[in-house]
Amino acid sequence: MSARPWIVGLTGGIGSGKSAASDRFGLCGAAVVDTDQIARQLTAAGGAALPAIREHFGEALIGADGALDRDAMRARVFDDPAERQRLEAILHPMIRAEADRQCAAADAPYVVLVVPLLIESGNYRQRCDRILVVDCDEAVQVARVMSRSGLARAQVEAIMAAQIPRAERLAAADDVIDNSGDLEHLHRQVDALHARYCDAAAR
Ligand SMILES: CC(C)(COP(=O)(O)OP(=O)(O)OC[C@H]1O[C@@H](n2cnc3c(N)ncnc32)[C@H](O)[C@@H]1O)[C@@H](O)C(=O)NCCC(=O)NCCS
Ligand SMILES: Nc1ncnc2c1ncn2[C@@H]1O[C@H](COP(=O)(O)OP(=O)(O)OP(=O)(O)O)[C@@H](O)[C@H]1O
Repeated sequence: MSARPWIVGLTGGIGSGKSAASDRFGLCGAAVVDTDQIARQLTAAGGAALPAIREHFGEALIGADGALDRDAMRARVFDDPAERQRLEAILHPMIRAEADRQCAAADAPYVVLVVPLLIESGNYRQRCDRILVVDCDEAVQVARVMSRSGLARAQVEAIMAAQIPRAERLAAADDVIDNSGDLEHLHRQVDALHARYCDAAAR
């Protein structure tokens, strides 16, 4: 265990394949810290972020099961930047604290820190030894998200509009995974990067 692990920041637009890539890094033996998963834990029934969300957004955003109503919140924040900032102001400091805790507790050659807004927020960049972008055509992103979640095209496009443009994300990358092919193509790229990252982390 190390208090200052070697960290790869993994990012990409919605549906680009961050989870598919980080699952493979996990299988290879990296520790995976996923800020989307942390956000879900914070907003599950009994989650630490719910009191502040209830206070700022009202009871209507909490479902009958006591968890955040994700459909209602998605509709609210991706149509309204000010509302999105209010939600982020509640969640991002809590996500960051838990991500730091998990990184420090990691027991692996290195950590893959999955952050959808890695480039946008600037909060995590200085913690990362390397920035890895998972990339594919925007049309492929939209199609994959629609078929995974049943969201309408306009909803996916509204989320993409809240994210940095593809070219700017790619310009910030040290490494890029091209996820426009099949999963085997993705896995081969992850396996090659894993070998490089193990070497770099051991130096
Ligand atoms: C609005 C919420 C409830 C919608 O939930 P939903 O289940 O539809 O999405 P999920 O959490 O699985 O996120 C899926 C993807 O949406 C995109 N996304 C999520 N939050 C944001 C955001 N604030 N800005 C831009 N894109 C975002 C990312 O690509 C993410 O990978 C949820 O996304 C949320 O709580 N967002 C705020 C927290 C946040 O900023 N998370 C990003 C990780 S730091
Ligand atoms: N190379 C691929 N070939 C086919 N399907 C893929 C490929 N990569 C990912 N997918 C599928 O596309 C969808 C989006 O992938 P994934 O969930 O990994 O993306 P993500 O970037 O984590 O998404 P989000 O931004 O919503 O968290 C999933 O249903 C996944 O199974």
